[in-house]
Amino acid sequence: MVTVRAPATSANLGSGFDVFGVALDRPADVVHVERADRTTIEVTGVGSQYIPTDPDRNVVGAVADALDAPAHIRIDKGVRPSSGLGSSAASSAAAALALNELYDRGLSREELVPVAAEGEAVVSGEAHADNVAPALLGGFTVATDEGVTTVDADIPLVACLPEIAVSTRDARRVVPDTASMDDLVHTVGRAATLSVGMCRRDPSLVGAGMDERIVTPARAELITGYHDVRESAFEAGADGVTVSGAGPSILAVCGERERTRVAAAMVEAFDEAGVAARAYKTRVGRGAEVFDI
Ligand SMILES: Nc1ncnc2c1ncn2[C@@H]1O[C@H](COP(=O)(O)OP(=O)(O)OP(=O)(O)O)[C@@H](O)[C@H]1O
Ligand SMILES: N[C@@H](CCO)C(=O)O
Repeated sequence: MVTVRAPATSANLGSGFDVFGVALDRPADVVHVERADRTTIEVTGVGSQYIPTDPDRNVVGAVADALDAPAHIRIDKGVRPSSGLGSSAASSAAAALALNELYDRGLSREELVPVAAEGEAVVSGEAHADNVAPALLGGFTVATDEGVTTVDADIPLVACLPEIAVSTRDARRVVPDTASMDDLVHTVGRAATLSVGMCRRDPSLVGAGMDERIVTPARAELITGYHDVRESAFEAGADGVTVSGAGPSILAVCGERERTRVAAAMVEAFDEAGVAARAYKTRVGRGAEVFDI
């Protein structure tokens, strides 16, 4: 048996739609795999009642197919599904790494990124890699058609998860088909600022680089209380606030000392909007870990 822990992730970071991602140091999924003649799946943990065990509908089934590695796969969910915290990606990444070990396939973590992205295609219709890349490699990742670049960043974060569900498939439907040249220039400037901030481990540059005018405003409409939560986080000292992945989680970047205040302000603002929420005080973390063979 092989056991792998793969972390939650936050994709996009505002200005890096479908490209940027970060691994979070918590929460995480734990996946156990054992060789079998055909793939079977068992799911426990947070939100497991909403997750199919049919290998054609669970992301790990697609990963097992891609690696030609049938197994009994047990998923202990720590990352709630439809959270914007890369729940499906955590399972996909963990399964890819675990099955690669179990069947001795010899693929590198970089080579496992497109394999794990096959799982994402099952749930959102597209094999985007911006969650599975940080879940496998850790740190801040830039995923493009050419491959993945990583930065071992260390930045404090707050991920605030409201008790509403937004599916990635639905959130992709509201993404505009076109953008003005002004908005593209603005996005490139912010994305470049954010990347420099990650390299310098500077929360204020990362925060300034999260601002984005094309995708985020459309998705904010799907999250009850978004504007108030964002404003409250800034008042509490956040350097930047945006939708985490496809939502509904909201991600804030801040200094170490502001983290507790920012987390409390975000939960309170959701509460005032009539939505229960929890906040993870977290930071950019490591990628998936094999911890028991
Ligand atoms: N192993 C799995 N873990 C989580 N969700 C799964 C899994 N397999 C299938 N799903 C389905 O995928 C959907 C959740 O994925 P989705 O991409 O919408 O959310 P997310 O991964 O939390 O979000 P994001 O990618 O925006 O961070 C749910 O419909 C869920 O039933
Ligand atoms: N980049 C993806 C991440 C969510 O899976 C999106 O925003 O739709």
